[in-house]
Amino acid sequence: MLRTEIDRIGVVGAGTMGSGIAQVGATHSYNVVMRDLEPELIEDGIATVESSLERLESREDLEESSDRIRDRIEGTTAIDALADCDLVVEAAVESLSIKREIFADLEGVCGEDVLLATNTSTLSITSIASVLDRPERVVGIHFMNPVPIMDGVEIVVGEKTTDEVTELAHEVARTLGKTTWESDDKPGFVTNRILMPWINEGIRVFDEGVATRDDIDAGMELGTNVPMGPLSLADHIGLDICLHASETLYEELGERFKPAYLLKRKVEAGDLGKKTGTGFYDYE
Ligand SMILES: NC(=O)c1ccc[n+]([C@@H]2O[C@H](COP(=O)([O-])OP(=O)(O)OC[C@H]3O[C@@H](n4cnc5c(N)ncnc54)[C@H](O)[C@@H]3O)[C@@H](O)[C@H]2O)c1
Repeated sequence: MLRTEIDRIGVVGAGTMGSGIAQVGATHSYNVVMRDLEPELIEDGIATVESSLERLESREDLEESSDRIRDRIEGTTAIDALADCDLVVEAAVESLSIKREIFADLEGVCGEDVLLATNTSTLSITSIASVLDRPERVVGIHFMNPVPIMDGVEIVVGEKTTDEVTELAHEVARTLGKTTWESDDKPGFVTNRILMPWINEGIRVFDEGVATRDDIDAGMELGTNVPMGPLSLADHIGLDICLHASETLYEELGERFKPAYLLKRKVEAGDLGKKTGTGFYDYE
């Protein structure tokens, strides 16, 4: 039987996504236990949550005080602290070996009836779950960045994931105020499978001099009604993240997913987009 009464959510990883998931969980009245490897990483994650909540509070976008929401989040470096959680979402680094180790640890620590989710962008749910005795309770709950702002969540169904687990994943995401869609466990799922070639083509179009950077983004924004063109979106996501996702798709699906040469060169130069101050655009 799957545990469907959820009060305490475990989050593995206190980085960009983990801290966002913790914030959204606490905002929707869940108690959250957020685990990372070092106390400083937890402190950084909590600081990110605090400043985001304060911003929302100043805009009167919160239904309770930011302090009260923040107090529902407990930070820890101990995997055992996840033992009381009713559901766990893993949002650690995008590495199959690390995720497999984390899920093996979670299987040892969490109750047998607890749903275990991964926030992976491109890795196979089935491969991650393959190291477990009970892979049927593993599902993808793929939040979008920034988690507190983005309305959508992709639910990814592994080869062994049961219908009950999939349904609970949709339901929990909905209680977090999100709208869900579902994807089979095929490389890149729906979003990254379509998004990454689009971004790479935008970069190739720029590299080949078809149009200027601004005209490529304007063309796509005004011509297809997307909120951000491919070059500004790549900068926003992080060029290293785009490259990593594109390489996984290329390995799995072949030539048509080959990363753009200029994407690789910019990552090698350390120009990763907004987070480093330079990508296709310069940032203050
Ligand atoms: N950033 C995005 O735009 C985005 C969007 C959707 C999904 N994702 C996915 O979410 C996951 C996390 O991405 P991120 O951008 O938050 O990465 P990040 O680098 O910001 O954070 C990852 C965190 O995981 C921690 N970590 C590593 N091993 C750990 C372990 N064994 N136990 C606990 N914590 C551990 C790291 O110390 C780090 O703090 C990845 O799988 C990524 O593909 C990212």
